Amino acid sequence: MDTIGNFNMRDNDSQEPSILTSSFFLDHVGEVFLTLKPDELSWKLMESLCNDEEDRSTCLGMQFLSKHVTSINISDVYAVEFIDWGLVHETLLTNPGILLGHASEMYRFTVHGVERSRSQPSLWAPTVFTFGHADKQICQMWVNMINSYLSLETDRPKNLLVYVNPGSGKGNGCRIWESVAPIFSQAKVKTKVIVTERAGQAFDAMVSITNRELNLYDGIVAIGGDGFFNEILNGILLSRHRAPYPPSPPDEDPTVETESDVLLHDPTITIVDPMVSNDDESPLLKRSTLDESQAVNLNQDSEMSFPNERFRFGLIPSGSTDAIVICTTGVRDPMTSALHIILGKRVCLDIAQVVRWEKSHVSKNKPHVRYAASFAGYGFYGDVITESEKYRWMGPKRYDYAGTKVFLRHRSYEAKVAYMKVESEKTNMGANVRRIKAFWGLSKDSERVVCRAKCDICNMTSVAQQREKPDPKQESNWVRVKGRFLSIGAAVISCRNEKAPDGLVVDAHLSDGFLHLVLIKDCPRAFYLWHLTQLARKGGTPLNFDFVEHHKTTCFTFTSSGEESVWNVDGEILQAQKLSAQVFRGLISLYYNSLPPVAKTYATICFLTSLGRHLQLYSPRIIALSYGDVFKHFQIWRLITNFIFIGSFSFTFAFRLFIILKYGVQLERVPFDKRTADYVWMFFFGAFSLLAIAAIPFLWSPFMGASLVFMIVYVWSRELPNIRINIYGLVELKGFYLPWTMLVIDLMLGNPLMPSLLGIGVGHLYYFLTVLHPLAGGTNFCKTPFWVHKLVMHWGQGFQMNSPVTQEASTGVAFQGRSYRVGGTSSGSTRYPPNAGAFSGMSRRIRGH
Ligand SMILES: Nc1ncnc2c1ncn2[C@@H]1O[C@H](COP(=O)(O)OP(=O)(O)OP(=O)(O)O)[C@@H](O)[C@H]1O
Repeated sequence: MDTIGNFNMRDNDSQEPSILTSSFFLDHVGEVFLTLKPDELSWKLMESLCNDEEDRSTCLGMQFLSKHVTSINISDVYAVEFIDWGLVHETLLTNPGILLGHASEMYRFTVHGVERSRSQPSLWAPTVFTFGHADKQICQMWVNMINSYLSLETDRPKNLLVYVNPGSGKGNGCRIWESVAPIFSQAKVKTKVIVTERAGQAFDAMVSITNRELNLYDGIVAIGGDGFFNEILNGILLSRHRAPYPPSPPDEDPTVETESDVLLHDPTITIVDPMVSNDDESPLLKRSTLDESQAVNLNQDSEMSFPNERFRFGLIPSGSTDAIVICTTGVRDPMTSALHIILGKRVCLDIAQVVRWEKSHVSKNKPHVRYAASFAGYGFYGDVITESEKYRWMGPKRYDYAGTKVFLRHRSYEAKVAYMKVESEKTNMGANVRRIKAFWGLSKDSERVVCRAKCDICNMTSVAQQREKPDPKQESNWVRVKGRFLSIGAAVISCRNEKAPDGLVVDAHLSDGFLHLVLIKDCPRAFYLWHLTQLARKGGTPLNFDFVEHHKTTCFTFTSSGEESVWNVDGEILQAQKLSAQVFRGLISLYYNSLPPVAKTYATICFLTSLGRHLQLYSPRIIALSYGDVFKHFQIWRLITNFIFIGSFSFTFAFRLFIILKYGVQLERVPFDKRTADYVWMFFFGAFSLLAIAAIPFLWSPFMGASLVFMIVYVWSRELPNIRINIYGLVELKGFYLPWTMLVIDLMLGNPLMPSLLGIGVGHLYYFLTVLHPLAGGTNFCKTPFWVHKLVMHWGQGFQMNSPVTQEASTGVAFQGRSYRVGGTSSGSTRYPPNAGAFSGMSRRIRGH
């Protein structure tokens, strides 16, 4: 075999940058020309399969790999391994007329990746390619190279805690885990697996596990149904999520007579935005809200709070309904979910906090908190779950049987519901949102757009919602409904499942920040049946009835009067005569393969530019910033290329690349989450400003990439000032001081300070114009232009919607430094953290007295 094994920066055919090319034998295919780029592994068959020059993928009626380029993205590869000497088979029909191919022995390596089904792209399966070569070292070099690119996929889990419910669904939790476990080992993901022996075991374990122990894992995976996931979710959140109780109408505030008021009135309590803080300084969720057994973890080491950027949840379906999995991956398939977890980045999920208020000897209303990731329903939904528990032995069929029984009973319940009025997306959206929506072709019938990761509707809704935060203190913001209801449901997600293919509420999106309240008033049985049949039909209109009310809201309260049903919270029973609920937008992250594209692309381009320089493929002089050449010789590219060279291969280069991969990625994930256009604009703004500065002769520098990188550090330090960082294992400090610490290190190492100072200056200008000035009541002069949105849309990566800084935006803590005081004197500057609904509820109670 002719080994090329050379390094090229250009592939002759594609004219795109490539890194490594060589010829190999691909098992069951034949001799291929393999090319490795940082983001892709591709190969081309060396010989024609049927002596046919055209692009054909079939021959004699049999399906073959096309002789044209076939490829797999590195982001879809989860393992590569050297497998030593062995057989590599040629394909049948390599030579026409020879029906049986033969096998040759050689050294081999395998690439394990993900293959998407052509007919159903959300269905994923593992795939493996075996490449053979006579030279062992060449195989090993390829393995090392692919591994080094895989190591750039920094967010893949390395260590997971796995809980298996052996009894979920048809009782095959263990078998399902056994079927997916090998791919975790192949991907070198360590797993600690616990098979539960009783209901509630996972909940107890989550409550009692210390944060230190939990922090050893990148996430927790449940093998089970929605109910089991709910158990784990509650175990984690009940002891770690700090938030006040849901707001309620002024005359029905159940919290006013609770012990918690003592705490909430204490003006010395400092609240820290849980989004950005690792500190446990905000014990808003009182110990009293937990059982004694649940509270054990509260005062332990407390670096874990929610929302949490790092820690993720995974769910591999083996339950009876599996609505959460269907709504997130799009398919109820354990292997697909496992592959999402292994390759995984994240998708944010809204979580509802449901509080039951019960009378106790200590106070009139004692709260009991539960969290729900998919649904909370009363009446029909509660009765079905109660009834179905009696027939658990039937497996998933129990829901059909119990559903029929409950339907025939046709019970309705007297209740009062009050929900916070939130203007509908359609009527309330601003001109900009409307324009973008029209631009996307979503102006008509947007409700029927099925939610998936990077969902535009979620973002648009959230923008609309951010602009309209009704004050829960004002009576006029509450709508009250009283009467007899067959059911009351609050959907956090659409709850699609096999029985309701479009879900209970088709336009409930994964992270839209809404509870979708569905009130079904008492009606004749035949009408209710009609509603249920619409639910069961794809494209049905179950909400299109006079007796059905659908309201998007952020919180609601419920009081039953008379005969009572129970609440069904993610498939678990909760008895409540009085209940209030609110939603927390994007409170948890689920493993989902969506990459933060901007920082990764910038890091890759910088790496390739320096590699090209290292291989002496070009001279740095032709990419440097020189206004003379730009204007006299129209060498426009210099305006861009000077930003992509961040140094020759050296410690300084590695450090700058590390900054982009760590702080750039984190910035994109947290404050710029779902704001890809804003993030791209930040880079453009920095580049334009630095180009303007470079026009001043003594501030000119041939390469301004270092300043752009420092700008990332500065903006990161303002957006995430509370994150603790460790400098070379010597000093631990808060993120706010990072740029200044780096400046001191530069000074000590004798590096020039000018690039860093320019980066700080431009970073501050950006932060001032986009955050500080608008927050002080000024106009945002630096809004992301529409052409950047268009650019991001054409790029097809990331989230294409802007969410401008508002009083409630997630950058609040950054504005104030690090924290703010409830009831403190500096009310003028008090801003609310992202889950502002919750915190506004909090301040309402404080001022209410
Ligand atoms: N070892 C066990 N034995 C019995 N019950 C268990 C065990 N482990 C967990 N459970 C309980 O089983 C209940 C249901 O589990 P799960 O949600 O996995 O299945 P399901 O109800 O069939 O599916 P779905 O919730 O999707 O309808 C949960 O409430 C959980 O607490």
